[in-house]
Amino acid sequence: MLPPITVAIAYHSGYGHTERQARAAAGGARSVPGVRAELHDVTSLTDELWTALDGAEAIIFGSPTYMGSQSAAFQAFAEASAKVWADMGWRDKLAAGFTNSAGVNGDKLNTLTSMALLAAQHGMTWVTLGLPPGWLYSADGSPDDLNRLGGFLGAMAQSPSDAGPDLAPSPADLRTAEHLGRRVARTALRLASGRRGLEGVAS
Ligand SMILES: Cc1cc2nc3c(=O)[nH]c(=O)nc-3n(C[C@H](O)[C@H](O)[C@H](O)COP(=O)(O)O)c2cc1C
Repeated sequence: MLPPITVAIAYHSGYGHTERQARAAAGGARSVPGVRAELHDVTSLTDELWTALDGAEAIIFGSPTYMGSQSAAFQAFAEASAKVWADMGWRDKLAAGFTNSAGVNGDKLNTLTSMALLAAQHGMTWVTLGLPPGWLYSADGSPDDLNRLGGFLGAMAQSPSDAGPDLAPSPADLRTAEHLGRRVARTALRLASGRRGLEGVAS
């Protein structure tokens, strides 16, 4: 039996909507036996944050889309991670991402692309969403479909600009984030088991 592995969710949320997505992703990760999920608000760049991320098997990045990209607070975290990058501290960890914004499109893809590039710079392995597009992709689609916003790189969510975080993102978008958390957790577990197996063969 493997000791539990950790999936960390490193996120920023200005007004609470992206935080709901983060909590959904954590719930998905936690639903996989043998996986712990940790939520880390990256607004505070503390030693505890870097230590926790260092100990995680996978890091899921989360940010609202502001002015077509990651929020300034998330970007500050990304830039501060250059210290970890200098030692390739996150190399071979898994990474994934989610974002939320007011527009149905809202240029969310640019935010996910920035997160994937951040992961690539760190030498991490990016986990995609792994779902077919829902809703408008087919004539009989529904706004309740999983992956209703049709992303591939990560989980997307939409929150009307005048709806509070108690009302948005929609249940479908939260289930999509939950799916991403579960998928990352399962992939991380497979990777950790394989590594332990190889260590057993080598010893
Ligand atoms: C400074 C700022 C810039 C924004 N830029 C965008 C944008 O480019 N595209 C979009 O669809 N929504 C944009 N929005 C709306 C937010 O993405 C939306 O309100 C989101 O739910 C906020 O998430 P949060 O509560 O986690 O901060 C912007 C909001 C702010 C405050």
